[in-house]
Amino acid sequence: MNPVLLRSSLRHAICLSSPPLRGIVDTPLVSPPLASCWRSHRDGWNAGPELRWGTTSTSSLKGLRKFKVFCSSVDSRPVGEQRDEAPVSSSQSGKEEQIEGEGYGFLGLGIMGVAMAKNLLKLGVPLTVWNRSSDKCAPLVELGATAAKTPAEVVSKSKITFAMLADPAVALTVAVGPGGVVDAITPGKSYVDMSTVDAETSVTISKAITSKGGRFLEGPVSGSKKPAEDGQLVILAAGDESLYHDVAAPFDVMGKKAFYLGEIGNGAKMKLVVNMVMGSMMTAFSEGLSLAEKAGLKQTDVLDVLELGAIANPMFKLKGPSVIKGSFPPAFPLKHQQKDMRLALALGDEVAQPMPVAAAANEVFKKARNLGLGDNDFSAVYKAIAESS
Ligand SMILES: NC(=O)C1=CN([C@@H]2O[C@H](COP(=O)(O)OP(=O)(O)OC[C@H]3O[C@@H](n4cnc5c(N)ncnc54)[C@H](OP(=O)(O)O)[C@@H]3O)[C@@H](O)[C@H]2O)C=CC1
Ligand SMILES: O=CCCC(=O)O
Repeated sequence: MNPVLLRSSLRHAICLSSPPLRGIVDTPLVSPPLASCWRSHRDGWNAGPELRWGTTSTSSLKGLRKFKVFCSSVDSRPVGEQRDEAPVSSSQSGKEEQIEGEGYGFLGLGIMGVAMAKNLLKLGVPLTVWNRSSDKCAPLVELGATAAKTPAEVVSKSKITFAMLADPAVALTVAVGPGGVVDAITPGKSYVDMSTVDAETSVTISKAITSKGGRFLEGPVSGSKKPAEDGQLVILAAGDESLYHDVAAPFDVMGKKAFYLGEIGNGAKMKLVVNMVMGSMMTAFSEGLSLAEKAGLKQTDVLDVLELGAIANPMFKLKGPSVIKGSFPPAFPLKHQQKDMRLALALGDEVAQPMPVAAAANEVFKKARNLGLGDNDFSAVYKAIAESS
């Protein structure tokens, strides 16, 4: 049986089985429809008040994602009305040609975008991509995507277009500039911007998209290059709730968890809060490592001690050894971390929240940028601290 059909049948069997199906279902990692079914039930998306969950869990096991399914009720709506439907692909429809305007699109193939777009291809849905530097489209084209010349061309070929762009100015240009997303938006088309921007930018883009009858969702992410490659991002979505439901399958292949945070701007704000904490932590961590060295301690001992205490965390564990080695290959470019500190501080201004720690950390990131470290990993802020006289 065609694997797509098999997955689809399995999903429908689980979603629609009555009496409810109880047990454990193993499904390949690239089985988004089932994943979506699982998630829609986990989150209660399709649930009437009668939907109740027992335990749910996921874990990786020999390349399989294991879903424990304890449905005590099921979505009884016709499949076509469920919210996890992906656009129709030629392979799913049995037609040889891509149905114009029915695929996914992706704009911005930087460190994050290329990994996220590769994961989208796992859905078996046609994918059209665009990047300012067109050479970055090549790895995706090799995997079956089509390259477009403008963001508008991507949107015209796609039902839902995703974006992962550098900053607010770029996100705005790509959305509303000439040849941009809005030029090709018509009713029925949707745009999901996953870039880290401020709430105001998101609201502006949302208004431009919706004024042409399209739907808009913001979906900035927590997690860096490796989680993006592994489809383990945390997605902070806000905006059009029906679109949030419609992108269940893409979010499942790109992320490990999606939050729906309500009105447009809330995703951007959440992301800035999280990255403000992260930037302040990285600065404090760097000061600690530098202080230790200057005080005659071994930096590796500092890592070992931190790892066993109350402030142990994945970031210190991951970045610590490379900081000590003086190696800063970019996973999260320092220029983007400084942009996020700047945007978080602006949010603080707006709501009159004093942020002395973040403000001090931002000064250090600015210094690091002035030292030419902007394209290094954000952990290179260590150099700005260690080399201070
Ligand atoms: N890296 C990370 O760990 C994470 C990053 N983010 C956020 O995701 C977004 C992308 O980050 P990341 O992939 O790391 O960054 P990169 O710098 O690797 O990629 C930036 C992307 O924006 C494009 N771009 C830059 N300037 C322009 C422009 N003037 N016009 C059109 N396109 C432009 C780049 O195109 P080109 O290739 O032509 O330069 C590239 O596609 C940022 O908002 C970042 O804050 C969020 C979570 C984690
Ligand atoms: O915006 C970048 C976040 C990086 C991370 O969450 O590890």
